[in-house]
Amino acid sequence: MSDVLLVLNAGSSSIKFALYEAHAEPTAEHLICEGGIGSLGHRPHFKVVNSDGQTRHDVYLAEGTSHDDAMTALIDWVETAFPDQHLAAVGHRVVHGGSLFDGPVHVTPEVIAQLRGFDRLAPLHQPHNVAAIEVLARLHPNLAQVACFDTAFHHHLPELATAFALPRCLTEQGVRRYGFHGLSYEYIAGRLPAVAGQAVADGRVVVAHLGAGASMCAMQRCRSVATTMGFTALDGLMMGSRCGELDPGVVLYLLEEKGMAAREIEDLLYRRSGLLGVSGISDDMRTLLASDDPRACEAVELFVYRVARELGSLAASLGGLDALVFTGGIGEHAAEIRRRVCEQAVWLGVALDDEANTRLSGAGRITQPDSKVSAWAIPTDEDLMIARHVWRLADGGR
Ligand SMILES: Nc1ncnc2c1ncn2[C@@H]1O[C@H](COP(=O)(O)OP(=O)(O)O)[C@@H](O)[C@H]1O
Ligand SMILES: CC(=O)OP(=O)(O)O
Ligand SMILES: [Mg+2]
Repeated sequence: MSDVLLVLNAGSSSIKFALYEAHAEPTAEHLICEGGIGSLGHRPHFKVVNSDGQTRHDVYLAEGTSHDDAMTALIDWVETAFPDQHLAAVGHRVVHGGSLFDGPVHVTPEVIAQLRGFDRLAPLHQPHNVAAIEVLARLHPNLAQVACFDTAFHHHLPELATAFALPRCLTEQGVRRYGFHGLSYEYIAGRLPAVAGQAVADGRVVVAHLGAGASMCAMQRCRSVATTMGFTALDGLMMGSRCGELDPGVVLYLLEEKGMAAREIEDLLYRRSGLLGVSGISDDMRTLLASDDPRACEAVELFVYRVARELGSLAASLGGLDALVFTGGIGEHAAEIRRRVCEQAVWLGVALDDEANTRLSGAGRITQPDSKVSAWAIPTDEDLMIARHVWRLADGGR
């Protein structure tokens, strides 16, 4: 019987997963299948595809299926579909680890209690990440669980890059910048030498993770030195439905002058702003790029403007720029967004190769050979990063 590892990324309306062989440190070739249960709360759709893209399982679960029952269905499916394999461990994506965790940890009741303390700091993610851990602990108490954090890659940020200009006592209580999407940045840092060469990996690089959530990270020798997300995953870039950077005076105005409650403001800033709020059409970049509605065009323009401005800020934090990397659903697939960001970065020395950018699929360079600053697109793989962490933690413990 051989071991397999399950990677879980549990959200409010979906549980995404990937299953890896675990006889060696996982690589992309060790992926067995991936998928998830989507539309939880409506008519849950359980779909699994093999690593070659072939559909392996495609069923609808009963309307009203709870998160607990969905998790049971997922684990039961893994055990039934792979009777000769032993589920050795589960690795979870956990968005917020505060300053408590600088790397992955085995889940214990104490860790669960600590993670619950961050629920309000990542309301779209944390409660669902932790609920999945709790359900598995209840249903399969002997199954090893590992928590892997979005914040860990930024754990050693220079203190200056984490500080808000607030009274010291608040900083000491942990009100500071943490940064997120760290599993994605860590994966990209690991790919940089192979894709862009060792000289780039050793240099000053800004990585733009542009997905449903979006952030950017300035790296020096593949370590995070500055990032756009902050105390929560609300700061920085404009996102699908999140506002990104905002004058805190707006929040006070909404509280005092508009009489909004804290939870209403939370809903506004996390779920009704960003591309969705500005366009009034969709939180999905594909939909907006395909639309000729002026509100869709304005939303896209603001998205690009915010990325370009943060790029300048992060380049300043690095004292210059050697390379720019795009990743995440938008960064990997939207050549138009990459083109527009690069056009606004000409002043930094980015000379786009329009044809290479349009043609690119997968990982590669999108700037001209003599561009002072090179730009790249590299598909991210947070699941693989988690599988590796779980394997390393287990292997180290052997
Ligand atoms: N071909 C494409 N062109 C433009 N945008 C795309 C394309 N494919 C995916 N996207 C965008 O990527 C975003 C989702 O990114 P993704 O990284 O998959 O999100 P998540 O954070 O949920 O993992 C959506 O806005 C989607 O429209
Ligand atoms: C931290 C975060 O914003 O994650 P996602 O992009 O998956 O929403
Ligand atoms: Mg993502």
